Amino acid sequence: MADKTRIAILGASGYTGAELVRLLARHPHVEIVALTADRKAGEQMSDVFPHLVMLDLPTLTSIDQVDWSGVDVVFCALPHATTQVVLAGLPAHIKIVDLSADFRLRDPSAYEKWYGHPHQAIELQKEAVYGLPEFYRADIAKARLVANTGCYVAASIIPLVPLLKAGVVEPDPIVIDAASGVTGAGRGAKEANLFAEVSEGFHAYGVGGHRHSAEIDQELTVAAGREVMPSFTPHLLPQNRGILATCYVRGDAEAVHRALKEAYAGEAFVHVLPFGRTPATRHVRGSNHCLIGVVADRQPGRAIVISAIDNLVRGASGQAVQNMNIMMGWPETTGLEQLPLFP
Ligand SMILES: NC(=O)C1=CN([C@@H]2O[C@H](COP(=O)(O)OP(=O)(O)OC[C@H]3O[C@@H](n4cnc5c(N)ncnc54)[C@H](OP(=O)(O)O)[C@@H]3O)[C@@H](O)[C@H]2O)C=CC1
Ligand SMILES: CC(=O)N[C@@H](CCC(=O)OP(=O)(O)O)C(=O)O
Repeated sequence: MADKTRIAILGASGYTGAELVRLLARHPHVEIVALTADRKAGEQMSDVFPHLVMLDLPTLTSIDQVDWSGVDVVFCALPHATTQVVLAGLPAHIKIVDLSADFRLRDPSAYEKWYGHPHQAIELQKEAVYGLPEFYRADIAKARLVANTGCYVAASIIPLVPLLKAGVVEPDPIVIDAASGVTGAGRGAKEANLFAEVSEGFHAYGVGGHRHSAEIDQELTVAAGREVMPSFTPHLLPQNRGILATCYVRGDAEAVHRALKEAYAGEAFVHVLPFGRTPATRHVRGSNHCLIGVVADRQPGRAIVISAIDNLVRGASGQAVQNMNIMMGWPETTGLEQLPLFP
């Protein structure tokens, strides 16, 4: 291997790709050797993303122009479905952190049900490790392919998994109301994401059947040791970044708070606020941190647990760098030291 670990970012002209570049450009152990795009192949990164003009970066190319012999780690920030076909064709020496949903569901029939077509890389799926660092560190350290947790899913399961594991909340009912900034939908032009469709308003979408439900069910079921199927409703926020997940659970609120404090004691990126305090997306913007608040509901035996993350960092690219650090045996916080940007 070269002195520095050589990185290729597939889908570098997208939002999570650009965020990977922003983070990795200051990572001491890596150098970016390849950046790919589809429509924007052939363009300079500084033309596509002027906020990165101060960096000396490779030109965007198509994926088939990458020289894989000079690459050690791939970050894949491509749309789902395309991802599985591309990753199945990579040489075996390359470690992969995938940001898409393609390798997150362990059961291929669940993938087919939620994504509407059979999985194209089932053999590769079998070796994928689910990429929520605080829960699966030991497995991630040995993995060749890590399937980064989805953004809504990270915001939901970081607070809920320790509670189900500790048995301090009932597995049913659990209600998750989550709201995401518009960058969660990617940079590609879509009518639903036009300024006039998003600004000065707030709406739920994917009600009763968003595809992240499958991933949330999968991880909460593992944690509880029995089937868990919460109500999950995503909403679109008229802002760029951030996810706030408000989770309603049955359990003693102080016991919930204690269990979360205990679970995340010593974690660099998950912070449980003093009892009764609540987080906001503006308190995590641009950082890999997750803030969690616990409040007692008016009726005894019910608690409200709220988490805040930046969808592009903790929900995608920052978490991906955290996963790479674990895979490479580097301190988990390397390259992720930036504090939230406030206000
Ligand atoms: N945005 C978010 O908050 C999160 C996103 N994710 C996941 O991460 C992945 C990337 O998301 P995001 O950055 O938002 O997406 P974007 O739409 O912003 O970017 C997609 C990238 O993939 C490239 N691309 C699109 N189609 C193809 C193709 N057929 N062949 C090769 N390259 C292609 C695009 O190139 P070009 O622009 O040149 O056409 C672009 O670089 C997705 O799977 C997404 O679901 C996960 C968690 C959070
Ligand atoms: C605001 C918005 O549209 N968010 C996206 C989810 C974010 C995402 O990219 O999720 P995957 O990684 O699983 O693809 C959505 O609801 O589909």
